[in-house]
Amino acid sequence: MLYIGAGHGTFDGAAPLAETGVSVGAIESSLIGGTCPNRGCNAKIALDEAVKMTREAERLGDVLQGEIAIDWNKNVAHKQEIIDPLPAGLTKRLEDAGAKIIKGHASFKDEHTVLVDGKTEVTADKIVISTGLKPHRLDIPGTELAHDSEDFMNLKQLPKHLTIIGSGYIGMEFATMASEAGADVTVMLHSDKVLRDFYQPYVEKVVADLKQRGVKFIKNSDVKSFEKTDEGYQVNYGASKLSTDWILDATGRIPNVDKLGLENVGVKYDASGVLVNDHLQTNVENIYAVGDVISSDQPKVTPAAYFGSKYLMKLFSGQTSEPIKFPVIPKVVFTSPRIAQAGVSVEEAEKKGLEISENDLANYWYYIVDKEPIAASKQIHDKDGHLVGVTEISDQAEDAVNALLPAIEFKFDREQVSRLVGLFPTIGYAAWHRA
Ligand SMILES: Cc1cc2nc3c(=O)[nH]c(=O)nc-3n(C[C@H](O)[C@H](O)[C@H](O)COP(=O)(O)OP(=O)(O)OC[C@H]3O[C@@H](n4cnc5c(N)ncnc54)[C@H](O)[C@@H]3O)c2cc1C
Ligand SMILES: NC(=O)c1ccc[n+]([C@@H]2O[C@H](COP(=O)([O-])OP(=O)(O)OC[C@H]3O[C@@H](n4cnc5c(N)ncnc54)[C@H](O)[C@@H]3O)[C@@H](O)[C@H]2O)c1
Repeated sequence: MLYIGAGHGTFDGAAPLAETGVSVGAIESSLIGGTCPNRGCNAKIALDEAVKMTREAERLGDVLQGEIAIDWNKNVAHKQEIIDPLPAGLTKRLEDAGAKIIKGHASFKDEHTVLVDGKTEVTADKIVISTGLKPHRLDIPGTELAHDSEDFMNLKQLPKHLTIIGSGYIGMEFATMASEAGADVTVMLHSDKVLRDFYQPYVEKVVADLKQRGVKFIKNSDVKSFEKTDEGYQVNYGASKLSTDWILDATGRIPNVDKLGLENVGVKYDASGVLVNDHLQTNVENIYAVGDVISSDQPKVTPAAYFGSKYLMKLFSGQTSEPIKFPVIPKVVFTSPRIAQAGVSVEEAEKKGLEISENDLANYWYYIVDKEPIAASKQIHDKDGHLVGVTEISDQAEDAVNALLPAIEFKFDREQVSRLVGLFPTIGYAAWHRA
């Protein structure tokens, strides 16, 4: 079994697969572990820790004495200390399991042969495309003057003024971090919607809070070009211009399918990724695809890559021949407060006429402990009383939604939920209490 790429789509399943005795190889052109540990989730959450602390300190007011502020340079050093050991740890995990790691860029020569760096041939019965996404770059004059999320997380010095193009996950998480660390931030929207995949009344609360903290939002910005100036940079948009010190292009991520030689084997793909069937198999029988690179209606997040990788492990080791059935894949945007969601969304529930219960959590005693001003959730039940969805906005929304996942995935009814009594006092208890 040969995997191309060594991110979550690969290592979560490849290591246990190798342990079953199957011969496993993985070709990786960059850091083992891929995006999530090295330049995505783990890196971002390490930087965010200080943001979470300053926000909590702000809320607790004079309970805490002394000024608390983020030292950006030290925060980046902290992040680096956390993530530096990850590639070696994951390499060891794969190699200890018996997998072989090959460093280099892979491209298909034929259905069973991959060329590493255009030279060395590696052959395999089955090949898995697990190459993830790469940053989309605006096709406008001066695009090379903008940076991506990885560049931002490696900045030794925080720019005085930061312009972020795009208001999706990266745009909003990075606007939160940069603003809290002291940068003057402008977010330029493509349309008039921020975080279009999340419940808009909650998104509006996050935006209102950021605005109050000085973050500027420019709707329907129609960004036309970037220019270098004597003082820094200029963003030309609509009929206006904006001076800035640094530009983050956060306009999305696109499938890593170019320079992969897919044309040599005829694997089909579209703008959102490699086309696969319900066994994660491409149109070429022995070639599979997994993780962010697949065209799928699942969110392009680590839990989906992890589950796909585990599924392929079971398929390739003969533990299943069933089609993949994704569980409820939760999603969260790590703004402050966060918005987390799992199962049926509020919008879907409204359309289907399901029961939606609303909780004003800012008045719930556990959220009062750390004085959260913005905290609310909506829980959705089907007509038989099963919890089928939850959306929460709060500083602990990810933990509240995680706590409720089993009920949503396994369709617990109210009687079953009533038997789940969590540790007290915790956010999990608070979430179950209302389920
Ligand atoms: C800034 C940022 C923050 C994120 N935060 C979160 C978060 O908080 N929570 C969450 O769930 N998700 C988050 N994500 C998404 C998450 O990182 C991805 O869903 C996850 O990494 C997908 O794993 P993957 O294995 O499919 O792809 P990747 O991790 O991208 O791995 C693909 C690998 O393939 C390699 N590769 C590509 N082409 C070739 C080739 N031709 N030859 C050899 N190797 C190749 C790449 O170098 C890469 O290492 C974040 C993403 C970003 C960018
Ligand atoms: N917490 C998380 O799970 C997390 C965090 C970060 C990233 N990610 C993943 O990383 C990927 C990329 O994130 P992202 O934020 O770059 O993508 P995204 O798709 O979430 O957001 C892209 C944004 O760019 C905007 N845009 C597109 N073209 C534009 C233009 N010409 N001008 C202005 N705005 C424009 C879009 O309207 C959208 O708001 C996603 O797949 C996401 O799942 C996940």
